[in-house]
Amino acid sequence: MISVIETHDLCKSYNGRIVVEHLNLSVPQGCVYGFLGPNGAGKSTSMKILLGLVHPTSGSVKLLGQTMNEENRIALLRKTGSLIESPSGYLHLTARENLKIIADLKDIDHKDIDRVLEIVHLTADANRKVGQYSLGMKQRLGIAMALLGNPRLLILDEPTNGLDPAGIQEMRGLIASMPESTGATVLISSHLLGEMEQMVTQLGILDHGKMIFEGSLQELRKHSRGGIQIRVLDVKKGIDILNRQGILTQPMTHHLDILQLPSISDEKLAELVRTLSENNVGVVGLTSETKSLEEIFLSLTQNGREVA
Ligand SMILES: Nc1ncnc2c1ncn2[C@@H]1O[C@H](COP(=O)(O)OP(=O)(O)OP(=O)(O)O)[C@@H](O)[C@H]1O
Repeated sequence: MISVIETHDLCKSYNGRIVVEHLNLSVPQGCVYGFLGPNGAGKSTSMKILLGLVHPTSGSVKLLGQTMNEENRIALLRKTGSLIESPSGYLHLTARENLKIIADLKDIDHKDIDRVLEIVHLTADANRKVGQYSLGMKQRLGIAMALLGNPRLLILDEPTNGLDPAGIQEMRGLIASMPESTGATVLISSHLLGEMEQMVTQLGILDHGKMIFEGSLQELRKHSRGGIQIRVLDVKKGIDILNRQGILTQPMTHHLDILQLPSISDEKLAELVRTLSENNVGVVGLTSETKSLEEIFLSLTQNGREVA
């Protein structure tokens, strides 16, 4: 797996207060990586460090395979597009005029403007003044600016901030298709897991400056298993056998034939069901509670524990 962004033990303190703590971020090439965390977790600060806008207190950043230093910083950032904080753009100019300014600043051929307008669905409105744009259109213009020059990496800080549900939906589709439509790897931050779920494949969850989970959405879902309920024909024998396996269980209050088990792995569950069947307990039903991703996220960030 090639990483497009790697940080090593990145730390940042402001006036002695740690806001990013030993951050080891690894963003695989070709993915949409969701950088999640509650307000104030340190997402923007980390992204600004990646873009050379803020100096880390310690640690290093590797972008596109190269450790960033004063010599290669500008060259690396030329291959990176970003949208940090609210969308920029001169309100009295059209989207096309704004894009021309950015293209000139970045020394990019004006031919690229039509391509990026097309990607963000602003071709029809390209000659309207940005002051007349909705927030969603301004956000899309911000992304078009970031896309100029076909960067290999896009860093987007809360691009869905302030958008209405339709705007969020549109932004999701746009970002999810980015690796395929532009070849870019995307790092996108948000404080809402629900918003990210449909557009990211990899996730990093930051809390109080620390990474508490990094992995795929599937890996995060592994933490979604809640308790398990097994309906059996012989309850007493079932309890005995489970206790002998080290599993404490008891019948549910209103369903005396259903045993309530704590959360266990799929492998352990399969083994228990086999043992119960071999001992003629008669397993006739099995249900497992699942926590929503939002619940997992909340329980992780409230406990602040590391699960990766
Ligand atoms: N220039 C600064 N000087 C002092 N403290 C700062 C500075 N920039 C950020 N901080 C503090 O660092 C912490 C992390 O802020 P940051 O903006 O990185 O969090 P965030 O995860 O992006 O939050 P949000 O989702 O609210 O944008 C906050 O407590 C913030 O007040």
